[in-house]
Amino acid sequence: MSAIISASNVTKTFRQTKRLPGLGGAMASLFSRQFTEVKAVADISFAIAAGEAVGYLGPNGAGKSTMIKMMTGILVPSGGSLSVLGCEPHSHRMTNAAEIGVVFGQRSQLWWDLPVRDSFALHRHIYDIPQARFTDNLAFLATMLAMTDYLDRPVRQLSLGQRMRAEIAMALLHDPKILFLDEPTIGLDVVAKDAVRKFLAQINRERGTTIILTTHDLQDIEEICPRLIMVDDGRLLFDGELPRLRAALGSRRRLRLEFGSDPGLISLTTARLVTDGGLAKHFLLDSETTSILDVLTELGSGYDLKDVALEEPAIEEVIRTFYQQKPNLVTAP
Ligand SMILES: Nc1ncnc2c1ncn2[C@@H]1O[C@H](COP(=O)(O)OP(=O)(O)OP(=O)(O)O)[C@@H](O)[C@H]1O
Repeated sequence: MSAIISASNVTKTFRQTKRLPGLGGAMASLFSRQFTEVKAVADISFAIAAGEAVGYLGPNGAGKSTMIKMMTGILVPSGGSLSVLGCEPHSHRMTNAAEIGVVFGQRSQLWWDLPVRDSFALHRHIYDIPQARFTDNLAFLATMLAMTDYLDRPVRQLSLGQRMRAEIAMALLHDPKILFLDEPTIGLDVVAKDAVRKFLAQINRERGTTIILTTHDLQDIEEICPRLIMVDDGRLLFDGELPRLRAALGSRRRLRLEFGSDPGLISLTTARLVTDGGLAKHFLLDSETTSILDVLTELGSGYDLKDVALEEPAIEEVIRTFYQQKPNLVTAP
């Protein structure tokens, strides 16, 4: 695999001012400041190939934004080596910027008082995009992201969903090879989220744009990113595909039993009842030790059983279990 992004033992340490409690502490820190060091990113290594779509996941404060900022050249690593499109991103900020697109869900890159179209025109000048390519890309993006109705409206008048689509379009106008997105669906309603996800999956698939995405919405990951990089406290905990994560953790499966008439409470030793919906009951079973047949044998034939289904745990449950257990699943890149 020839890597478009490679990180080797990357670290980032921040110095934070230590605040002593109370008013006295605040006064004291005016005269003598004390600092603590926070390792936002600790010894992270991975390699990403052109055309991949990777979800970068972790709880609040895990170091996701810091890593994105280093890959986009905004921050300099404190240690290790980082290469994006063959260059160290911070020292080659200008060349890096021409090849990447960046969307920060919480920070706009559009000009607030200008119509969307004018922000795009400024972007064309800054990135020196040839007119014909700009016109083609704008037509494509405006159609795909359903933006034609509001291209001439000032950004401040747009809804969050409209603005986010405009942010994504602007980040793609210069045909970047890599698109970095930091929480692109934050605050969007379900319809807007769906439109953004479908579009990102499409440009990854059809244009081969490499996507690196941080999000707290796990459906973003399920629909866009086959590969997950999971971090906590700055450290790498998992790098691989969702099925591997499911396989490593997912011995617990949900079994759904549906009855023609409510059998009342059912208590089994082979599976644990987790939700009782009367006619439909959900059980958890350990599929490493227990088969459906074991459960049905224990249940016996005295029930009006209509349907049996084994369900994969939802991605939310897999990720929650992962962060509770934090098993060592790291594979070297
Ligand atoms: N400029 C900074 N100066 C000092 N500390 C910082 C700075 N930026 C981030 N940190 C600290 O580094 C750690 C990682 O922060 P980061 O923003 O990368 O986390 P995150 O995973 O993106 O979190 P979230 O999901 O909440 O956005 C946190 O402890 C944060 O307080």
